[in-house]
Amino acid sequence: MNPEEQIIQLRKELRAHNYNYYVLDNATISDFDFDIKLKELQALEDANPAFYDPDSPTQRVGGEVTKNFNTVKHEFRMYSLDNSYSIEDLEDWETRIKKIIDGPISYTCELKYDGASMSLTYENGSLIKAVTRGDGFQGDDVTANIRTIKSVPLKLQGDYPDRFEIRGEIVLPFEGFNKMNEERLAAGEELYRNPRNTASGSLKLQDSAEVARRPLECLLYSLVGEKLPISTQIEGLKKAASWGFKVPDIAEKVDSIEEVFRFINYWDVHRHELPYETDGVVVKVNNLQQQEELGYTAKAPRWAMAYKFKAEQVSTVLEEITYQVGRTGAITPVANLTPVELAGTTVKRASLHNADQIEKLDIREGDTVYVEKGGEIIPKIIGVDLSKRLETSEPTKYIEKCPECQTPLSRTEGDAKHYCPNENGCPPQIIGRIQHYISRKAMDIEGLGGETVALLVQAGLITTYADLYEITVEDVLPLERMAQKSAENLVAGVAASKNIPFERVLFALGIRFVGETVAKKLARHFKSIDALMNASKEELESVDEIGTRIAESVVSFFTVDEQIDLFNTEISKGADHRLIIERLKRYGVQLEISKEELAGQTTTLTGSSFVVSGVFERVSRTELKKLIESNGGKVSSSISAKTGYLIAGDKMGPSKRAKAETLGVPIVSEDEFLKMIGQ
Ligand SMILES: NC(=O)c1ccc[n+]([C@@H]2O[C@H](COP(=O)([O-])OP(=O)(O)OC[C@H]3O[C@@H](n4cnc5c(N)ncnc54)[C@H](O)[C@@H]3O)[C@@H](O)[C@H]2O)c1
Ligand SMILES: [Zn+2]
Repeated sequence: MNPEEQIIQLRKELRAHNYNYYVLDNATISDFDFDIKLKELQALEDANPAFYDPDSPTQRVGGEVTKNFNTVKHEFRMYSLDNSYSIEDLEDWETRIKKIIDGPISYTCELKYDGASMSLTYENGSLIKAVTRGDGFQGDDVTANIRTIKSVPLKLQGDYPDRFEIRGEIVLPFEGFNKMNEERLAAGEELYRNPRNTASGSLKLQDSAEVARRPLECLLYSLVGEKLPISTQIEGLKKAASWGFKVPDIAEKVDSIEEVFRFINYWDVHRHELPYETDGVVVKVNNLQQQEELGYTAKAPRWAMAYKFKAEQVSTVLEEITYQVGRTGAITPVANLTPVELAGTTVKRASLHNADQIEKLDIREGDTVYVEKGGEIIPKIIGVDLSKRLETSEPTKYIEKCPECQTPLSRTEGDAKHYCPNENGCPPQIIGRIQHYISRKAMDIEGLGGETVALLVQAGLITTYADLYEITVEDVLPLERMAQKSAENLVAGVAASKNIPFERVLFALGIRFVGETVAKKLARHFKSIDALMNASKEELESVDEIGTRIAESVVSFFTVDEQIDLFNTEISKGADHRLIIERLKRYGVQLEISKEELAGQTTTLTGSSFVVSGVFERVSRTELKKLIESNGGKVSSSISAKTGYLIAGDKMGPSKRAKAETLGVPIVSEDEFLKMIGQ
């Protein structure tokens, strides 16, 4: 290929990657490889200036504007950052800027938060606009979505300028990300890949109520505007914090590039202790005057440089692809790898997600593959080392039959996954459903574990969770490793589950898309299983925050015939869930909200939000939170200007108190709170 062809080819390739990454939120190569290709293109373009093109990926910020939101032009352009991967790159950068700037240079070192860039505009202390970076010149107006993020102040405090923009990153902390995935796992849905994708995808949701449910955060890092009352970057960060923005206090001002290296080395190790994902360090010239002198290249400031931490990545052999059947019948292909050390753990398996993913990367058994562990919990395969592909290699043929019960698999349009439709005859589905039923967050049955459930099913003692209530000590004694005492515990544990409140029973039933939170909502609204079973799709949809997908799933769960149609097959007759419910009722399982709970439900606290902190005497923290919710209040985890009250217990952190005081949030004691709700 001649240079021109090479340039054209690389541009095409990089455009496709940009599209996958920014628009589809589904990258197919690692950031590292992407950056190498980009640098390669840059070098070719530099050497062949005749082929300059203002639309080249080297000249443009990669994001795009979508059609789903209003397009807004940025008053001040939103740039990207230049990347560096080594100390030498940073030294080169210093040399370059020292040629332009006379006199000493100080830097700020900040972490590079891995999320979605955002520009917020404030006028007279109020948030008026939130726009994504888009292509840097214009972005999507996502104000309604951003307003739901608790760490975005809607009203500022202190000596803020009349009008300014502030830029930051919308991130999804690991804790929230993992929780979302637990719920998806419980609801039998495909897991989110990593916090960055999920954060950026969340901003593009049409329903801001759904965005509100996601535990997003906004971390701010720079002020933009005319005549701002600051002269350095670090001052800007401090000011922004004082106006009420969430600015991580990790940023440091340093006076030499050596100190920058110290900062980098420290955080390369300690970043794993942070609550959110970071992918590097951003070094900025601290003095704004000097920044102005340095100016910008086609897509990034000259006064800043990102140092990217090495993504932890290794190559190993994919020995075999196996297929797992989940409790909803969803098939997950799994890569079984030659064990390899990665980011401090031994990796033996990686998820391959679905058939499309295997096809896209052309992953085959026997291939040498690259495995990466980023923010996600499950390591992923990011590519194949084609130079090591065996001559005997053949493309992967995705299975057509369930590996557990040989039923032909089905796949509904628009769903990436294959399913085994044999709901009532496929062992892992039967076992999985019962394991979900007894799990800690569902019926929390003590004395009964997942393995025992499998044994009980295999022994033919149970086929549905309702059968649990009929097993006796004598039934289970013959099982492997089952002593008298454990048999008694098992039966007692099952009996005790009859006291588990309705909302958790509803979650335990395993209705697709009905996770913990949704179950709670439905239980509160319908108050009994009978009301829920008889609700129409429209009635369900009218419930706050219940969408079509959930409504349809609930209706079909309780409709016997439709289940047959759902998978277009004769094999599944669909368990008669109504029959199972009748049995559960007979055994005494809670299928409506208890009288006490109904009685305790008031609207006294409707419209107020509470933060609970410290240790309490009369009631536990969990009980306190329950009391708040059953009286119509909301519980939130961090204090903002919107917080109604801070309930302070013993040993509350001084920073929480200080924050409440500066924001003017009333602080109440446990007793005072209990008085509020008349106890
Ligand atoms: N794998 C792929 O297919 C693919 C495709 C396109 C892009 N990418 C990756 O994305 C990168 C380009 O993405 P980008 O343009 O969003 O740039 P970037 O992620 O490399 O860095 C720029 C962004 O960093 C963010 N940022 C975080 N913390 C910051 C701080 N403290 N100060 C200033 N900014 C901060 C800002 O949002 C800024 O826009 C590439 O280098 C590549 O690694 C990968
Ligand atoms: Zn099956």
